[in-house]
Amino acid sequence: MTPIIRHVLRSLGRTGLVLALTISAILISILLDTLFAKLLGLALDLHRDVMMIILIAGLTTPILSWYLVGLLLRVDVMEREMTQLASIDSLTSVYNRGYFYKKSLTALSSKASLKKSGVSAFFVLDLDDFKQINDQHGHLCGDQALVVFAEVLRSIFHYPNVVARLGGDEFAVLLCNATEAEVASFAQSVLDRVRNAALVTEQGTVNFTASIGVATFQGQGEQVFEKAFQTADKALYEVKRAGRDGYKIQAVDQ
Ligand SMILES: Nc1nc2c(ncn2[C@@H]2O[C@H](COP(=O)(O)OP(=O)(O)OP(=O)(O)O)[C@@H](O)[C@H]2O)c(=O)[nH]1
Repeated sequence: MTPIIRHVLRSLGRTGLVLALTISAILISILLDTLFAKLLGLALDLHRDVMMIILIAGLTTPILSWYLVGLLLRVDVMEREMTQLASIDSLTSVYNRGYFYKKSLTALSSKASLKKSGVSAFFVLDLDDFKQINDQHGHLCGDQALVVFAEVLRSIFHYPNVVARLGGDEFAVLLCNATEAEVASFAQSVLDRVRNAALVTEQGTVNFTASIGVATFQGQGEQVFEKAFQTADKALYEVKRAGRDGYKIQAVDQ
């Protein structure tokens, strides 16, 4: 479905669109009737013709368009569901890896992002000893930890920042137009919120922590983005090596 049709459909709704189509059909019919009468040199009985047109177009258009608009609405819902399935991680409801790249590249090249003077920051976030949570408390508890982690990220990073699950217990965030101090404060907030988020299990509560690697950079494009990913990954590795439950911010060597 084209974006224009989708926009009209969503803004007018079924009743509005049927009404608009019926009025348009009546007006167009009157216009054509007048035009043909003039072209063919026929005497125009406007009153009778208009009554006829209102009767025919006014009856047939709503019935036909009600059905057609209904079909279009169903297609619109299906398209929305398909887009969601293709872009959202089903467990945590944040973006999936593929959509994250696409969305991030768009966010970086947006006018608002290019105009401002701050830096962009690529966060790679990973739960600590997640395998142990799975092994000791079961995979359902592990899943719960992933959902809670995603909720923490979503509550800290709002639109237009992009939050995604890259796979397993690894998540990523693209933060646009932030100061260095804000980047550090966001990272610290994530660590604090995760540390305080206890999972409730039959054996009691389970606490967990996360490690974060952050790459700060300026500019846009796939190459810059790829470099930022590598830098953040390296920083994450260093945090893990240093004992976990921390963050490291590294500027991308540009
Ligand atoms: N419950 C659950 N576990 C998953 C899922 N996807 C991957 N895993 C598990 O996540 C674990 C990932 O562990 P790793 O990241 O390699 O290691 P870790 O134990 O977190 O250790 P560090 O990252 O070094 O702190 C593996 O045991 C996977 O089986 C999932 O969707 N649900």
